[in-house]
Amino acid sequence: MEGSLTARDRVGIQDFVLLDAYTSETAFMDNLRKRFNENLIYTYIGTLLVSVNPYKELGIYTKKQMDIYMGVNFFELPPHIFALADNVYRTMISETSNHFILISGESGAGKTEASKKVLQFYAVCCPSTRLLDNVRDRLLLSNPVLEAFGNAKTLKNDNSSRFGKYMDIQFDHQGAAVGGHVLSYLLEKSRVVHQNHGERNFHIFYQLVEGGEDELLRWLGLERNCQNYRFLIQGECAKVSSINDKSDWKTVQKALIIIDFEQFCINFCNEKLQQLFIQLTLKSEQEEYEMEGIEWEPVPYFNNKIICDLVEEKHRGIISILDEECLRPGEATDFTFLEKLEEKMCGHPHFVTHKLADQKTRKTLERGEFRLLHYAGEVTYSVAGKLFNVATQFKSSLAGLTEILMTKEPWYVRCLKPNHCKQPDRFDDVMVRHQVKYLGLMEHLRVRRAGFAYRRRYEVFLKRYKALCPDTWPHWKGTPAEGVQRLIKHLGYKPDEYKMGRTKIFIRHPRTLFAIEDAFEICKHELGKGPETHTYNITLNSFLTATKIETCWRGLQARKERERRAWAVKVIKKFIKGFMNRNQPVSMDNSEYLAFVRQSYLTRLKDNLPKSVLDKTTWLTPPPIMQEASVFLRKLHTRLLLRKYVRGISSQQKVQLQIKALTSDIFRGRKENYPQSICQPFADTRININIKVLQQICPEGIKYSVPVIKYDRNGFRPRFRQLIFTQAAAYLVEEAKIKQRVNYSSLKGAQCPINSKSMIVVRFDIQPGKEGFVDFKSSSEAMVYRTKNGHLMVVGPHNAIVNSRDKS
Ligand SMILES: Nc1ncnc2c1ncn2[C@@H]1O[C@H](COP(=O)(O)OP(=O)(O)OP(=O)(O)O)[C@@H](O)[C@H]1O
Repeated sequence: MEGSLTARDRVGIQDFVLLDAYTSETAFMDNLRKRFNENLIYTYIGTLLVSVNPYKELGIYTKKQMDIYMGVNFFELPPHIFALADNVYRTMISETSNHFILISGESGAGKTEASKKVLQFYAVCCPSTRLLDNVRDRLLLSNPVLEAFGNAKTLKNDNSSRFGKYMDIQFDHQGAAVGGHVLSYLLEKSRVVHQNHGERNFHIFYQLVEGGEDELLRWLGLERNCQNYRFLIQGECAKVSSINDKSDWKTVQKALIIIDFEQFCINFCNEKLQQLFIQLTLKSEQEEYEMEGIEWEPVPYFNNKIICDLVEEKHRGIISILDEECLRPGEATDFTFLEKLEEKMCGHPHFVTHKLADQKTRKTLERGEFRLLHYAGEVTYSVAGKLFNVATQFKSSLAGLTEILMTKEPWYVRCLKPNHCKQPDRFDDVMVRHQVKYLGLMEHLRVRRAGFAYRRRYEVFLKRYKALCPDTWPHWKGTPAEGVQRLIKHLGYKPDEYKMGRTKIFIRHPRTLFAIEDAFEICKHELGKGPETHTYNITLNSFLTATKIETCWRGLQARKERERRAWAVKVIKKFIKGFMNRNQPVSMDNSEYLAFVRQSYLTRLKDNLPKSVLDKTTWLTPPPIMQEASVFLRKLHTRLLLRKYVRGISSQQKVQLQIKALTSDIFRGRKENYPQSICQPFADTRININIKVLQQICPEGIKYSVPVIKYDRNGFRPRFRQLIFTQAAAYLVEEAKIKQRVNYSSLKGAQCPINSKSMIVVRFDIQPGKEGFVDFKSSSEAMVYRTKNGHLMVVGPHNAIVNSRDKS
């Protein structure tokens, strides 16, 4: 609203509600014209949007414009169809309620364009899905088909819509479009059998005859000549220079692949919609008053229910009488119908016929006519040919539509056609004034203004005008409501000029508001002028400067926020698209998403790597695109762990490992309980081999310190028996290997007699007084076992034993 206030002196006013002479059609027209001449085609009446067809591109529907209007308060920016679309959408999301946008206006006024702009806005600004694109394409592509079947050449318009369109988009609770449909209603079916002079039947018939393939025509039993069909030539204009039926047939066919108002009825529809419009507008006004605790004052407005009843009331309305007349036995003619109407409607203030009219009116009416006084003006109808034969059907389809609309929150776009010639920069006063009238714009304005023209939250009102009262300025310590009360008392508002609600102040007349606006402007100008200003003025000046800076700062923040949101929407859209295409080959659609997946996997992997080479289970499951990389990384990491491990082991551990490896060669798969021994380290405290013996065998000492195997002095403990045996055997096999480098002469005098060419027997003390023997034998395969005579047989590598024996 502040936007409207500051702009009112520039190009008219942006909201008719603030028009002081709100009952004056001339003032209304002046404002509309003034703005139209400056290419400002949109003006509000509260939340209703009035749009005047510019018949030229204005560059106001770009993506940039969409971004500007996205998420911004309705009244903060100049009026626009995007502002309305955005507000509807945001209200729907926040209140989880159903809404409808009623776009009305005469043929060529810009309804289709407006609906396309709304769809485009949603397509760009709502969370996008493939489904939404599908919904939008279907809704947009349905146009050629709808036009072929529902549009016809009339005297007014070569491409006039002879039906109403109801487009529905369904959103899920997060605001994403999930479906939609198009309903047509009030199709002018009578046109199929009758066309006035200069008019045609529906386009589709001519398209089919002119453009249909030979085979199709043959199959349908048709000839390629419209002149052969009476229903196509009644208006004597089957060929129209501005229409290319042949190529239109192609367009319709293509669109079909993709997608798999009688004047009486039109006026009746307008009448019903007007009724709905007034009811809903009044309802929302009343609700706001109730919410604010303000007493509801009856709003004087013209209720067109009387006209709706006149047409549709059961048993008594025009449509019922028509039905009865058609069904009754005996001869029913156009004139018997008129007589019935005269009999039943006699005295009705909105119905008149030649017979019922006063002398003056009678002159303007033929005998076969009746006149209805619609809310938008008088219309005369002819009963000839009973043009009302589909009225009942119209009535029920309208009732269905009204029912749908009554369950939703209304928003209105009223489209105006500025001239008949479809020319830019031409504003035909008479024509626009007529539309303003029959679209009920003055009526709507009256309803909006019947109560209070302006309402504002206390905080906002006080913040703007507090400088006008010394008590509230520069800071008001009390509640905003008290501050506003003090302020308006200081300004001298009369009690009937305003009402204090729970959260808002309601101001009855715009002039009251404009007075305070003007005072504010003067105050700024006068008091902030020169260095000689007194303290109050200086402080005011700094206050105004601060306000200006704050406004700029807020604007900047709002712009940043908008940009941030737009960016977020883009990123989220891309992310969702990427997610949906994550298993596809890399493409524009998923490359960023896949990069994100890669990065996120690597980051998580970094923090969850296995810490030990023995840990074979810890490894994050990779996403499909990282499978190969994961295998490679795992190998690399295992190698690193191994290297670290190897570098870290002591020489003792190394010996253990070597022996373990050797043990494995010997026992793996041969001894049942070998696996259990693997993780048990060889302990040199368990076995106590008499080192002396071994030293005798191995004078080099240190080399032979390998078998530092000691039997426990207490003998083998049963549970370690196997282990110890394994361990001892492994050492001894190692010993057998070492022997290849031993000069066997050094064994002379040792207690290790050699009793066979192929075997060496070593005797050693298990413990004092108890001896043991190990037999060494050569073979290609290493093994250790206990022989029948209780010796430990160590079968060593071939060379070791042979060499030893040879050397001996
Ligand atoms: N906002 C706009 N900006 C520029 N041109 C417009 C705009 N709105 C309408 N027009 C022009 O006016 C023409 C008629 O508009 P449109 O088809 O939307 O009218 P309509 O009200 O849907 O008519 P009908 O009831 O016959 O379907 C458009 O083809 C376009 O050239």
